[in-house]
Amino acid sequence: GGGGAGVTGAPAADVLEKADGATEVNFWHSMDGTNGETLDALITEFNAANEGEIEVKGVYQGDYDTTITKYKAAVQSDSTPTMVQIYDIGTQFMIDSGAVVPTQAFIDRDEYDVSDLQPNIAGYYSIDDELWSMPFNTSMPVLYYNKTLFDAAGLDAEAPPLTLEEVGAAAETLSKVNGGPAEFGFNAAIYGWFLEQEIAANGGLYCGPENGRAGERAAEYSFDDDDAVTFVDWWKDLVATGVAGNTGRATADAQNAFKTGTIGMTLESTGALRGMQQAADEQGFELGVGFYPRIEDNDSGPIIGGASLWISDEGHSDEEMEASWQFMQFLAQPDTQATWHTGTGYFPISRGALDEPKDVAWREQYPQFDVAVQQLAATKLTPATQGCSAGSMPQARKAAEDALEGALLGGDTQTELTEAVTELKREVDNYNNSVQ
Ligand SMILES: O=P(O)(O)OC[C@H](O)CO
Repeated sequence: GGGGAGVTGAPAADVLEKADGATEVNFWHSMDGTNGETLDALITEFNAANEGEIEVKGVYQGDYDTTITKYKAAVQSDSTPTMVQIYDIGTQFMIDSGAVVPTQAFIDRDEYDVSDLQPNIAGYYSIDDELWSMPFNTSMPVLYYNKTLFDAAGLDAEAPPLTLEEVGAAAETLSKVNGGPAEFGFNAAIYGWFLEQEIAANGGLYCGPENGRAGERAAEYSFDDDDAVTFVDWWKDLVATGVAGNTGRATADAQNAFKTGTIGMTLESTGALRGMQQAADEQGFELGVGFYPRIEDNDSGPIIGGASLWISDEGHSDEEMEASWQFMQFLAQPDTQATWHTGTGYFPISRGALDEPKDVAWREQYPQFDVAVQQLAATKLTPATQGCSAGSMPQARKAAEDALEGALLGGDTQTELTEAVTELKREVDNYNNSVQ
């Protein structure tokens, strides 16, 4: 498997050839809803342009957690798909899996020009100056707010709140329990990503040493610091006073609640923007997007999120890997990224995409599609804003979610978070021992 190997030498016996001679690329992904439709259209466009040569078969596998779980099983049973979309926090696991070929191998061989790739985004997926996977759907979390409700509550709809305190105050004014126009002033999914992001946005580390970014593997988690407690307590108070709703863990449920037009504010990925925009247009409310709120104004910022594309080499022919690389290049092109950005809300990974006429016109009509781009530009690249790189991050996110949920349902915040961190220590040690 991978490990910096060249791109040739895979067994030719496994070539998946269709009757017409086209090489088939089995591509697992986690895009559904509006984003799934946009991806399907791109796959169709690519297949039409490569008829008889390459046929990409996109297969939705469930959410990111489900896809990485299925991929782990596929590695065990030697049945990986040629290409797979894996979320940000699966990066270290994928490198360690030994089942993938680094994108850098193709880049070096073809002298592929990477200057169009947004450097912060490429930086997230580069380890020791090697780009392991091709960024595709890149995001940051933002604050979504209902401008129509802001107006009805007498709040300034053009000045979204920036700090937790300001979000809390606006939520109180908006909420029905205080005589406001919204069912709930605030509601967000119990999603560990939001805690990871809040810690980074205040300049803190999620794991140590140095978020696993200084050449040493992460050895412990630290998401029980003061900022984490402040954030969870803030959220907990809003729920306890009936100002915030609690739709549980599923991000789809929190999105759907906001889409009905009855929630003042929510936290979500910019990758949910197109779907949010469509819902707002249908429901007849005006959608606002602001920066992800932080405890105090500072020059840190959220972490790049989303997912990237990986090519498996175990059990795949050169033709299949080559076809995957072709498809990756198509997805990274400025015009494709403009379609992707405007069709979803994810950042374009291509710098040139923002100059494509289609993208320029779209942002003029919907300036909300520019907010995450500005937020990324305003974020200083530090170990904090690079986020925690650790093979056990998927488990850590789940543990953080358990703690967050426990606290929102009445548990003591510090106790919940510290217990999660303590229990994860074993998980971290096991992982690190297994890859030594
Ligand atoms: O919802 P996405 O695609 O922006 O991804 C959010 C997180 O980064 C996934 O780990």
